[in-house]
Amino acid sequence: MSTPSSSAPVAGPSPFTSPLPQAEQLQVGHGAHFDVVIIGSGAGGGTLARHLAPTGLKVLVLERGDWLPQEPQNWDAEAVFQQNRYVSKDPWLDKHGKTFQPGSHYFVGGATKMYGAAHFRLRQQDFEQLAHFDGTSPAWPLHYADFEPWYQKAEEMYHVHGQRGEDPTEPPCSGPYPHPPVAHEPRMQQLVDDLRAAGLHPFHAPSGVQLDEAHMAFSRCRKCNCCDGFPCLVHAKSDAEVLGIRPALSQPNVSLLTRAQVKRLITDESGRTVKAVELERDGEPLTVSGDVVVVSCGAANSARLLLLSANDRHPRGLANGSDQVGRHYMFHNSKAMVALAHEPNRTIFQKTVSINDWYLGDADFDYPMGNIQMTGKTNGTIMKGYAPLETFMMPGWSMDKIAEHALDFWISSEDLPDPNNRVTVTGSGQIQLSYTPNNLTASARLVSRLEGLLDRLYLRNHLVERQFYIANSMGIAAVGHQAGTCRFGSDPATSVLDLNCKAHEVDNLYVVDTSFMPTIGAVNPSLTAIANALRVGTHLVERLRG
Ligand SMILES: Cc1cc2nc3c(=O)[nH]c(=O)nc-3n(C[C@H](O)[C@H](O)[C@H](O)COP(=O)(O)OP(=O)(O)OC[C@H]3O[C@@H](n4cnc5c(N)ncnc54)[C@H](O)[C@@H]3O)c2cc1C
Repeated sequence: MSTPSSSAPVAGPSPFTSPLPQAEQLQVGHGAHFDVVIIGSGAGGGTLARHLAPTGLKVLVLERGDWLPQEPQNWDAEAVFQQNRYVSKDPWLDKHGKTFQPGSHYFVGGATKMYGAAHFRLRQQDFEQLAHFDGTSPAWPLHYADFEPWYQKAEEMYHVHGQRGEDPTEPPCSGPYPHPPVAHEPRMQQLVDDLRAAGLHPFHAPSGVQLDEAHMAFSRCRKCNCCDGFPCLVHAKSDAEVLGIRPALSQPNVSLLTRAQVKRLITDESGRTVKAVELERDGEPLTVSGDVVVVSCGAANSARLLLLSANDRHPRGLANGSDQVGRHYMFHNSKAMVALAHEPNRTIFQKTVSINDWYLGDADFDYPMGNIQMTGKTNGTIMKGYAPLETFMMPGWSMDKIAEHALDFWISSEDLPDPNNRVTVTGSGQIQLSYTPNNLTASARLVSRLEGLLDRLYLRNHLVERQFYIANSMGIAAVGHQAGTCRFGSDPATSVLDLNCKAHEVDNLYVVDTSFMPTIGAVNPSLTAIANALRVGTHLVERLRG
């Protein structure tokens, strides 16, 4: 009688595994060939995998990280924000050659495992040339109307909750949000009322959560305070693992290899076709190939992979004859700001309010300023994690007290694409990020607009003894919104990708993540990456299925 051995293939379904016991399914052999090889399983790659899954195309997803464990620490602020339990060790260098650890998350689902799931469309104007106070945001090669149908599908796939018609900068939409807006808790409703009384147009922030407030007893999302910046322990956040990779793997034609870091793409002699994908799985080398190869490693890592894949035909890096790969890195001018009120803020799910009244400017400053939205509710532990040096001397209870009275704002302005803000790689393959902030006037003006409101927001109906603001600019280690290193365009001299996100110089190589964005606007980038993945995915099906 044979007995199970440790080298046996993955066990069959058990009554205790949640759907997809076969998700760990794969035995990919050396030299295996697929219709499409997708490298990276985040917003771009995970969405693309799901889009291709029903077509029957043979798809392999390669992900350098593992499944993010569902464990109590998912919702432990100390583990997440102070011990950085889910930050993946991969130090980068800054422009001075100084090492820093970016907030990277290498897991199935990529950065979306940690994201706040705020799902904004770029504004219509973001696709056109926009004059900023400190420079120009160039036009995209396509218009908002080209992306609109894909945004609508992206909102459906990621279960976005929202309310059309409230945001004065809202672009035209072909349908309603698929789900009703997440209801404001009382303090947020009061904030909305106060903002309206001040003449503004606050709106329900669009949010990707699997929430049914009409039937809370059966809702997967519990509206807890561990959404923004935490992995979701109960898989109720609309991330690319839960809504991209897992559904994709329910199709037998889709395979996933975790702990599989792609090291290099090899072309044929002409340099026009990627003929092999070289990777390491648990330190062991493996080579696979695909009719089409899609790089979806996130903006910095996609640039890294192309640069590391230099060869005789592509001496500056794959698809980099134009020297554009890695350039125009953007990540937003973002500030987390905390305003303290006299009365405690009892909100649990705080991320329901956003303001775009200054997105494109106002009568006193006729230039774009950006977006304001609420973040997840902070507590003392989180605040210490965000600013460990500044809060080193402060006891935990004092930070808890501050946080109890805090309203937490996220202020985003556009950083402009600058060719000198770029990703390069060192001889050992390490990322070097050279970044100099720009367009800071817009950010300062937006902060001043919020500051100018605070009296009306907090003092009107009650006595306030004091107000504090703890503001800190996001340093370059805050890479969450990274974008723009392989911009798409119609001119091969100024772009890496064509309008289908295929490399101009390689016939079967695509880049599908936030890299393709020529500008970043001032709203969170993932819905745009998701919409684009659906757009490019449809092109790929046409290409491969005829
Ligand atoms: C804390 C936090 C909060 C955020 N909040 C929001 C928000 O509320 N709204 C929003 O729109 N955006 C938010 N973002 C940003 C959002 O998560 C990203 O814009 C989005 O995930 C980018 O998608 P991507 O496909 O470009 O990259 P990713 O999602 O990062 O996916 C890239 C994947 O490629 C893998 N990979 C990298 N290199 C290799 C390699 N060589 N071989 C194999 N695999 C590789 C990585 O492990 C990763 O899984 C947030 C990000 C963070 C970190």
